[in-house]
Amino acid sequence: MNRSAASPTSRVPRLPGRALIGNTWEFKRDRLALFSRTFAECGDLGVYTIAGQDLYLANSVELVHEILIRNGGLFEKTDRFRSFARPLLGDGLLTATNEQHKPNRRMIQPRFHSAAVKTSADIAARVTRTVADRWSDGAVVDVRREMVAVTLGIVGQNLFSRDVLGEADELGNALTDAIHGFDSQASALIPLTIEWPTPANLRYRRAIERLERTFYALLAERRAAVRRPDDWLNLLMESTYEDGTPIGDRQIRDEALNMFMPGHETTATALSWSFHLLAEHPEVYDRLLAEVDDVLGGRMPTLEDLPRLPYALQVFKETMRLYPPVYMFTRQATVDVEVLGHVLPAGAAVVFSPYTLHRRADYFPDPERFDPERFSPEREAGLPRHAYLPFGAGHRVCIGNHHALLNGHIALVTLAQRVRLSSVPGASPVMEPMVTLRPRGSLPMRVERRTTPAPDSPPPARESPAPGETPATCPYGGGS
Ligand code: HEM
Repeated sequence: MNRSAASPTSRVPRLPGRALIGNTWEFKRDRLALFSRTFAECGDLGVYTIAGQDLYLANSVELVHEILIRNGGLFEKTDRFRSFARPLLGDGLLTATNEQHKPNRRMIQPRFHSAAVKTSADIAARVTRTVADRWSDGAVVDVRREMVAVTLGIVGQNLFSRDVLGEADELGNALTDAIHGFDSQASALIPLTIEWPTPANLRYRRAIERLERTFYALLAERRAAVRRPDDWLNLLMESTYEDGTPIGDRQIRDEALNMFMPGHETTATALSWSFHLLAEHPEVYDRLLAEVDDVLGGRMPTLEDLPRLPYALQVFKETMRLYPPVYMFTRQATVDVEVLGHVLPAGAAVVFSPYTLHRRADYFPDPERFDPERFSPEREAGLPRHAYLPFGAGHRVCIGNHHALLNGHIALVTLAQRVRLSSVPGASPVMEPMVTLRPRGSLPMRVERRTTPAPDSPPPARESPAPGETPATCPYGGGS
């Protein structure tokens, strides 16, 4: 326990619930409303109960600091999260215990952050253009599905240098099946672990087996290749621990899937909501289009253009404030921990909800209003530290945060340059908080093609920087 025996502690306020089931039904019906009610009725730290388990909702910048940063080592990912995620994600960064996590993050992070950012920007622009060029003027497209195609295409190229969307791509097909299994496990209120022989579990197990066969075959192919592509898989294959031990095949598999899984669904969700919000706020949309036309004309965006497209990034960030793709994440106390005058008992599950935190009026005045000006450089600098939490915080902060901003920024401007999307009457999207905060079902939007941009030269072949040449740096900062 990290407190002195004499320190005063007070009881954590409890949200009223129903006899026996507590707040289970409310969570199932509308978990976002449950979080908001917990904050409204209990304050910064409140307890609700799901299926007999107490969950502590921590909803202040002070609690983010205390739990995720100052006492981060005393909290692990929850048993529940690890039990449904480990069959697919193994002991990769997302699922690892703190002890496993430390050497692995140290090994991967420095190489990952300096990974060819320029090439990533070119990939993002090229993949987005390919998807948008399939849309004809006047057509209605499912923006949610199309954004998944964009981000799957981007992560497939960054990680494996492959078109995982190609119908014949065995790896892409195996990944897609495994993702479905993962989604249904993650969304179950009371999950049955993968050992239970339910039809869904059997399908999930078969999908994982197929994925592993395909993945290890790809790894063997890579090892045998004379010249390997300079992608994230290669970066993982060349990783070594601080004592010089090379990374093992199983760890490569785990870390690659840990980049693939969160690497596309989240960004696709943020992009989908961005276009919904833009369509609902024509004045913001007009300003974005003016910026894009002014800076790019008909040219494809490059990494160097991004600092001159600040408003687009503000739109993307403000979208993730209102619709944070990871709307909740959890931790479990390993010992009794005192935080700000309360004791979180060993085993307690703590919930952080960026959705609820981002709606605190004292951090973001008039919080329901979509206002990209909140992220102008001056106003962003004035935000309380950790009030904006789309990527988490502390030693388990998202390792892909800069890539996510880069991909989102590039995809947004590439699409804005080519099309204007408008809402379809009667098709108002509803939030569906599953693994991510996605729009329920489809997100139909009408396409109006804009100018025909000048033909672009083909993107450069993937290559490492020449000896002595510094790789282009990420415009969103140097480290997490
Ligand atoms: C808009 C896009 C994204 C959002 C909102 C997002 C959000 C998050 C959040 C909130 C966490 C922390 C979870 C926790 O503390 O329990 C996380 C972790 C992680 N994310 Fe992302 N993510 C995004 C994109 C990406 C991308 C593109 C990658 C690809 C590399 C990625 C890879 C990871 C990994 C590996 C972790 C675990 C990090 C660790 O524990 O060391 N994410 N992400």
